[in-house]
Amino acid sequence: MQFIDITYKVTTKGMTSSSEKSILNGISGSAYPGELLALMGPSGSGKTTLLNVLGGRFDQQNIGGLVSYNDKPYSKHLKTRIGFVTQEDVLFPHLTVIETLTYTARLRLPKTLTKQEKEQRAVSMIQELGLERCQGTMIGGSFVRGVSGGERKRVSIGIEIMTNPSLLLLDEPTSSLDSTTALKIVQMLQSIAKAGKTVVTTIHQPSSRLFHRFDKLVVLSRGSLLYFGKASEAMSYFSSIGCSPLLAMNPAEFLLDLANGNMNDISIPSALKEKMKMENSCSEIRSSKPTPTIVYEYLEEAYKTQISVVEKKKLMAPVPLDEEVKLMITCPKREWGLSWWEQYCLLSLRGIKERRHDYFSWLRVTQVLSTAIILGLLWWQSDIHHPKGLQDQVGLLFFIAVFWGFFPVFTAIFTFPQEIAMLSKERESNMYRLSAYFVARTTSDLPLDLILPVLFLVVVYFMAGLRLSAESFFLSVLTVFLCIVAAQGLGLAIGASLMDLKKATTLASVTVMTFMLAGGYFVKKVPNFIAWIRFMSFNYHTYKLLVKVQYQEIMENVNGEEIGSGIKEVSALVAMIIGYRLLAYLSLRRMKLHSST
Ligand SMILES: Nc1ncnc2c1ncn2[C@@H]1O[C@H](COP(=O)(O)OP(=O)(O)OP(=O)(O)O)[C@@H](O)[C@H]1O
Repeated sequence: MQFIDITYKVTTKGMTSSSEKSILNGISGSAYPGELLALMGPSGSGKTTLLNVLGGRFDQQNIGGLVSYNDKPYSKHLKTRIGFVTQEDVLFPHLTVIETLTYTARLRLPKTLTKQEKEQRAVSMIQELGLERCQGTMIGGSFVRGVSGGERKRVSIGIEIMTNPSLLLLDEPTSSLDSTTALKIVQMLQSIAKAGKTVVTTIHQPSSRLFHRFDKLVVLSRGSLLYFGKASEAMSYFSSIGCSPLLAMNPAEFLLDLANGNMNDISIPSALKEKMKMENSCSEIRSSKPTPTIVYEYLEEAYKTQISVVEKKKLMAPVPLDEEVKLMITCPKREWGLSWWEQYCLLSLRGIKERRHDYFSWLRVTQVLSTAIILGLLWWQSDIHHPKGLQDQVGLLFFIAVFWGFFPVFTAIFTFPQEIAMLSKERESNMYRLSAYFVARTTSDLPLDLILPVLFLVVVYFMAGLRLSAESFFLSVLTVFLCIVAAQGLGLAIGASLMDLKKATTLASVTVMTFMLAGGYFVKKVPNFIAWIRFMSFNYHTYKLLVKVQYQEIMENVNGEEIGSGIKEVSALVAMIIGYRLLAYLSLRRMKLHSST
């Protein structure tokens, strides 16, 4: 991989105007198979930005210069040959280490391998990563205790190297790890590079033991290049331009001091002294040290005149690649590791395993049961032959339509925004079809969604003395089930199209309230110009169906009224079930990848 004169600009929007901000200013360098390149620099110097540019993860229109992989520009097909480990580990907290790697192996490895061979690869990956002792432990997260930070990072690396990528990019893999664990991670990266891969990692503050393991180095400061070359030659380069440590120092610390413009314990070159003199003569405050700005300017200039021209010439020259390397970097056409159905089954199973703890939540069961009992007691054996009995019962039916239209919307809203980081990462590496994920994610919770309303209706139906016939009971359950699935659809669509929980819950509460008001109970005579809103309300259709199921016979026999079979309402609910889900799916398709990574 070579990168020449890379620039990256973003447009920042202020209160009144927008301005362009330059994040990278002409960065050049290279990393070849067998090499471990470290991107170093103080916080905010542009390391992560450069890494993302190199991984093809930013919009090409904001990037200037050229990044080439085996002399070719970035293309979508390259995705499968590049592994990207983000700074935050994006893993399912409730899956164990072995489960995480096995699912990845089964989804990512090619179809030509059998299930056993893929599982075997996951087991050997555990050995390679030295994770034998914690393979049965959950990954863990903010609310669950799990494996250690170093082990989690190794799992993230394992996921990326599973498919044997030619280029591995890592963002701060050692941040927040102790020095021994950090060393282990870097040793691992070194051995991956030695096996013929190209490895690029950003690193914040390496110890000297880590520093000596890097083959090449990019030192950045405020988006500009201060050094690119062999790590072992960095110190001699800086002393050749007059900057040497005045006492024994970790080379990484020395480089970071320079990149921060801090010249304490570092010799000041004569050119800088001249600049200082000029600055001191113009200012009233006399300083014995150069200001960071003149240090940056000096170092940028020195790099441009001393190395940049020679390095760029080298980069422009074609790279001789041996046959083995060429073979490794040819990009195979995208091919799924499993068929659609297998992906669906595996993703459903993984989803159920990940959510096994929430799946049968006693809190949810208690909430539904207690509401059912309270309703049952309030409407205890209601009698429709009593003057107010019928009105009371209709009120109960309306409440049921509202209750089962309310909760599913708010639980479904979380589905996609919560998994966006994972979805983005896995889709980026072509792990599965979006449709398989979507169907798996939206159907794996259905069994529970059916159990709860049945439980609810058993209690309410018989306590409140609703119409005693098996047919009416099952039709009521079916109606509530249709209502739940339609309401979930709305929640999924809102969540997927906004991908922001605050906005989504606000929109959902307004929508749900409107649907409830238009549900046919509070207001009967709605003006024509707004009457259409009723037909969009699942509460309205559910309520009408529940009323029909209870009183159809009475109304037809006693009043001679023709009230229809309910086909219209069922069709409206089915149309919502399909329509909202389609909207959610299309919103996910349109979603920009790595928006949250
Ligand atoms: N989309 C953006 N809009 C505005 N500024 C941005 C954007 N992306 C990055 N920056 C700015 O660019 C600079 C470089 O950011 P970057 O994340 O690459 O730094 P870094 O060297 O990786 O820092 P750290 O070590 O703290 O992660 C920072 O000042 C950051 O605020």
